[in-house]
Amino acid sequence: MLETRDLTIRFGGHVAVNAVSCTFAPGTLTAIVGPNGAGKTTYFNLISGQLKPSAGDVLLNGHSISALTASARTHAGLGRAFQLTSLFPNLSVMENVRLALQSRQRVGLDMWNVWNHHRALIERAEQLLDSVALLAKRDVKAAALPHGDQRKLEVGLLMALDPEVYMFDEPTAGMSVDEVPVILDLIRALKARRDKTILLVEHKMDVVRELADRIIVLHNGTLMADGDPESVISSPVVQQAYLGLAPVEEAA
Ligand SMILES: Nc1ncnc2c1ncn2[C@@H]1O[C@H](COP(=O)(O)OP(=O)(O)OP(=O)(O)O)[C@@H](O)[C@H]1O
Repeated sequence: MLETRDLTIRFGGHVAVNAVSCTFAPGTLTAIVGPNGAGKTTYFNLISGQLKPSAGDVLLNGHSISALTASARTHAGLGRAFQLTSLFPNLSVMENVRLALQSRQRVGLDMWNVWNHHRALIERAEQLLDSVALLAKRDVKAAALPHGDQRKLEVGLLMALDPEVYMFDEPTAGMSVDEVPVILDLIRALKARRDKTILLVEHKMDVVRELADRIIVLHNGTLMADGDPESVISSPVVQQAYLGLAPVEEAA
């Protein structure tokens, strides 16, 4: 269970995320939507530890993780797909996935174990690469991949880490039409496992409508709506503020 309590960050006089309190339960996919500049990515950065809040708290399974660094939060079970540039651009696609798999497993020194483990690792890495349609590019340097493939690799690495909480920030942004289904299928399969907490920032409403169990709407940094997809999408305040049908008063 992931929770934010009154999570707030100010940049100078601007409140980018304003006292957002929310819980995210295992087995659910929550889409976070809102207009450009609403605070979605900043909210993600506060949860994953890239930013320190001005006030409020982030809790994982009832314990505050606010004092932890971003990498300590990853170890605690928070997983976020990052831009590949921060990973291992000079290693091959396969090596990147193997490293991600190894980082969550310990290998003993017994040679038989090492060999068995190695073989299992390669098989698992191949499965993962197959699931993100990158098996044919296993030996390509990560940095040499086209943008869409890099995004797929990011998702593959996240799957390799297999965290408790999956955070996707516009996972299909910049992908070609034929690449999008690969990522959506993966998220769909992840959701079908019903044991992971999934957070998805996504602008494409058709994707949100199909995948989300729940939608929260941020507007000017404030939590403006929270509920099941149909009721949130059809609520007048969302129709006005998010879908831009008419001017809206400042969210309370
Ligand atoms: N490091 C920063 N310093 C100053 N202002 C920032 C910083 N990061 C974000 N902001 C501001 O906070 C607000 C929220 O930005 P954020 O990127 O979180 O919005 P978003 O909902 O993710 O938008 P988009 O859909 O366009 O990605 C914006 O007004 C942005 O300019």
